[in-house]
Amino acid sequence: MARTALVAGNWKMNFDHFQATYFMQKLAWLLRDAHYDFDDAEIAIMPPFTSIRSVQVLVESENMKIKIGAQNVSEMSGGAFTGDVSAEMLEKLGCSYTIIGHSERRKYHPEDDVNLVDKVRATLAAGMQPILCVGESFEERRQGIELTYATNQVADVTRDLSAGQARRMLVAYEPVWAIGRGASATPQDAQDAAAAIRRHFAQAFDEDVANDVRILYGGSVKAANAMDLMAGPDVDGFLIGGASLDPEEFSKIARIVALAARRRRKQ
Ligand SMILES: O=C[C@H](O)COP(=O)(O)O
Repeated sequence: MARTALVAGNWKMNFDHFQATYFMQKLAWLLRDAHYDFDDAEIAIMPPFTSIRSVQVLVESENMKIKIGAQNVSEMSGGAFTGDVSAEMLEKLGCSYTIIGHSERRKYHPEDDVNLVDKVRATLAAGMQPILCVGESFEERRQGIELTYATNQVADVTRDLSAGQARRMLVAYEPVWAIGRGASATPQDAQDAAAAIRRHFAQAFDEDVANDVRILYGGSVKAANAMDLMAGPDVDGFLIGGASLDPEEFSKIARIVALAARRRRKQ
């Protein structure tokens, strides 16, 4: 069965809950006006923790099929962990996804593979799906080791999962040098990395798992490059930062991904 494309907006540390509500109202209007079909491509919004409830209320009141994700999750299940938010709390708020190991968190917070493995497990145990972010910096790309680097990052976090757990993973290939820069990776770069990651799942688990895992591209995605980046058959959608803060641009990207996914299904 074909994988469902996903257009995920990672707001990072932007928008208070008033702005989040305004954004969601506008997005709902734009999608309705465009007769957006959520069966073509799923849409997910990853707000800061403080806006998740506001987004959820809007999604429910507007009766939209938009999914919600969190930008991080605690590896702990609860208790005396000041500042942490558990997977169970996020699931109760209506979250379907958690972003795990985003390069900005790896850079600014002490997150190592052990934390990431536990975050993946906590997410899966709560019935949500983890979106594991991987991707090389400019240095690894210069050395020509970008594919090994990304697949090793995947292996480090997923090696002890069961096949049943692994098939519920999503991976976002986000080359660090392409994030927030205006210039994305080329469609071929995105496809090569997505194919290498899928091959890794086939070797580490089996073909069925590899066929189920959704692999997103992230790094300066916008409406102008979305169709080209969706050309690779292993690219199942996007994790979008900057362009997800503009409802018009974001809904345009979603419509492009939906169209690309429709075409892909007909092939
Ligand atoms: O999570 C999203 C990525 O960091 C991409 O951000 P960007 O679209 O602003 O380059």
